[in-house]
Amino acid sequence: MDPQSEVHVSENRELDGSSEVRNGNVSGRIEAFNGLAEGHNFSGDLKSKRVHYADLPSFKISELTKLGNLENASSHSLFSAVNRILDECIEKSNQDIPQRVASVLKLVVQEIEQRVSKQADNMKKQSNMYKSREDRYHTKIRALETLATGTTEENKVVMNQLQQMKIEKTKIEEKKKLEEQDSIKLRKEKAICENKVLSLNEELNLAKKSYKENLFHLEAKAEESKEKLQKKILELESLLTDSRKKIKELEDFSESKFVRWKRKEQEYRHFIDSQFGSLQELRLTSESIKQEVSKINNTYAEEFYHFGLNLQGLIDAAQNYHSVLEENRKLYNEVQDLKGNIRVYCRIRPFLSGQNGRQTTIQYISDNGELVVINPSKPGKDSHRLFKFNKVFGPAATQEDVFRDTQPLIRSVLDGYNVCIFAYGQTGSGKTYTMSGPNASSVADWGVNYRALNDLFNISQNDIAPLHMRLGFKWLKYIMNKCETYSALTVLRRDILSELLC
Ligand SMILES: Nc1ncnc2c1ncn2[C@@H]1O[C@H](COP(=O)(O)OP(=O)(O)OP(=O)(O)O)[C@@H](O)[C@H]1O
Repeated sequence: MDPQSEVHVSENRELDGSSEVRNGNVSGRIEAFNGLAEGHNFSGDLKSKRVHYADLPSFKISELTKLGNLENASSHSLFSAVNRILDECIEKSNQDIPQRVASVLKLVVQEIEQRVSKQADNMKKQSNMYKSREDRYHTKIRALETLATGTTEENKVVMNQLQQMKIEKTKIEEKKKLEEQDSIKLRKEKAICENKVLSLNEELNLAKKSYKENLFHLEAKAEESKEKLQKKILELESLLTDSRKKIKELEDFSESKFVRWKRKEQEYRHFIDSQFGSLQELRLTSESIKQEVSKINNTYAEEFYHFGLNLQGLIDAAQNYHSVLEENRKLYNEVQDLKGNIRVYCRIRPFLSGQNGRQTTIQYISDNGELVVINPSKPGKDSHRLFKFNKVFGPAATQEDVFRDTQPLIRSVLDGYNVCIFAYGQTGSGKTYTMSGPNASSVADWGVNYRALNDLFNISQNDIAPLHMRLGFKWLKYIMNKCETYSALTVLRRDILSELLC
């Protein structure tokens, strides 16, 4: 095999189906294209292959130089022609390349360039084609992959279905077993039922027999009763005729009664009408009475309202009164405190009936409680002595005067204070006279004790009549004993007094 045919074979393998493939031209094209594609210098290639292509005869070169033959020449022959021309120029040692050779070289180079460019275009097209084919193959591969995945999923689904089918099959088999057991049971029950049916049929036959016998007896009885009923019907018919006669009589009687009732009804109607008229009158009068009552009620309500207002005023006044009274009491006790809790009074007894000729030692009694006493037996200043009291009662002072001054202290018992009044003095100076009085039965002669208790009870009872007039003197005495009143001493204890006063 020559080198050209070898190149031809390899060309056919690489460019499958290419329209550019021609016998005898392929090797030169490919080499030229390869040289361009790999970026080698074209002139360098020519030098390296000069020996190889220097086998073209000179007459062939002249043929090639004719226009139109370059296109039909192979690349190999073109390269050898160029080499030949160059070798001839070197052999002739002629530095200047003739015009004819230069034009031939130019044409050869142009042709080679055109071929190379065509080759490049073809290669581009083929590479595009390959790319498109590659893309198609890729898409096909993907489709196949998806198909493969789809088939695996389907396989899984089918396997699952198969599993379920197997499970269902086992279930159905179990059911079948159960049904077979049931059918065996049912067969047994059927046999039992058939036995029962047979026994029931026997019973039914017996019952039929007894029923027939009973029916026969009943028919006989029915005939008997029929005869009896016919007899009874005859009796009832006779009774019916009798009753019809009676009804007629009753109808006559009721008609006469109806007439009488009608008359009475008319009379009652007249009576009811008259009663209704009087009822109407009564209603009218009751209406007027109601109106009057409502008027009276209204006036009563108004009066009651005013009364309530007045009462409220009175309640307010009473409350105010009590508050004022309370305030007064407080003030009163404060005044008593200011005056002093211990008070000393002096009372001068007048001469008794048997002491008329005697000389008094009292020289002066002032209103502010000063008392001057003379003692003529003592000389100088010692003959006059000044005494000071809360108050000095002269010989003319009455029981009432003495009590009036002690009364405020006594009244403070009612506000919770303990009070003690006592008389001090020599025998016969008048202590009993002042505290109790010469005669208890005489109100004017009452001493401080009686007067104090009487005053306290009067206040506590809040009554106009004095206590001794209501309770009597004996009762007053009893109270006085309870209150520890002595001839010259009165102890007014608030606990005892509060008990007694209640
Ligand atoms: N103010 C007076 N006015 C008139 N008579 C009085 C007065 N005070 C005392 N008498 C009379 O003086 C007398 C002596 O009085 P009284 O008995 O009261 O004294 P007394 O202090 O109680 O004596 P004694 O300590 O002995 O009991 C009595 O007869 C009494 O009536």
